[in-house]
Amino acid sequence: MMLKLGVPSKGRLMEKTFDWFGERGVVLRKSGSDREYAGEVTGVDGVELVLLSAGEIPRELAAGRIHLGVTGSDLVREKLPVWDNQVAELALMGFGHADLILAVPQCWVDVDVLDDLDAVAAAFRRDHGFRLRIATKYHRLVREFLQDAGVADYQLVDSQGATEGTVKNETAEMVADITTTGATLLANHLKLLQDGLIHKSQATLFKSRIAPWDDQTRSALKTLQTKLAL
Ligand SMILES: Nc1ncnc2c1ncn2[C@@H]1O[C@H](COP(=O)(O)OP(=O)(O)OP(=O)(O)O)[C@@H](O)[C@H]1O
Ligand SMILES: O=P(O)(O)OC[C@H]1O[C@H](OP(=O)(O)OP(=O)(O)O)[C@H](O)[C@@H]1O
Repeated sequence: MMLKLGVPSKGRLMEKTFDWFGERGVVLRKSGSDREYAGEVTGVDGVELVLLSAGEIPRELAAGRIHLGVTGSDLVREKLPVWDNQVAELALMGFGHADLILAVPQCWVDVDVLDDLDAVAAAFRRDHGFRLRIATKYHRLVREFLQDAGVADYQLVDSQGATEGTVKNETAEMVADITTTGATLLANHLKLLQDGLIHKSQATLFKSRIAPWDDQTRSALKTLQTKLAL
């Protein structure tokens, strides 16, 4: 059996993943036309390239349909309930950095840390008759973080994109989203909670603990690990 390596199929994550492997002597490339999601690997035998959406790679690893996969550590933690039972981290790849954070409107001058938020959330519920709304696509990570922080009076509203806009649009009071430069938060008059860093994400090479590892795939992994100096 071939070792299946899942890699993001487009954008910066794909390009930087190709660069990262290329610098280590493993050449990944898209075959066929630009729009065709087929790929090839040279520089190591027994490895097949599978081009997938970054968001689907955690599920494919957990289902054992790919042996290795590159995606953001945030997506693996969000999408897999007990992620470290299902996958193992082989390498932090040093790109795709993004911080998953909690942010509130800049005009909330009394709210700078989670303790302040707890007080405001309780008051909000009393005053409005519903719980303060946090827009996010990272439901699991936000719930776990706020539970550990002892904040309970809130509700999550799902936002799959343009999350920072939900406050202006009055569909949420605050957001939990990823930020890199902070420009989007600033442009939408939001500020970070000082202790509101939920996860520091970066592109990571994961190994599936579920995939069917046979002699051939184990041997391909060994060769790959030597080449990649893991
Ligand atoms: N500035 C950024 N904006 C969005 N994602 C970023 C950024 N920087 C790093 N990332 C990371 O990229 C990954 C998301 O990539 P991408 O949006 O391609 O995934 P996807 O959900 O599969 O997208 P799509 O559904 O459009 O294919 C996450 O791990 C995220 O942390
Ligand atoms: O801190 P910054 O450098 O401003 O980057 C952060 C923004 O980038 C991402 O959005 P993206 O443009 O990928 O679109 P999305 O909101 O549809 O996910 C993310 O969701 C933030 O909105």
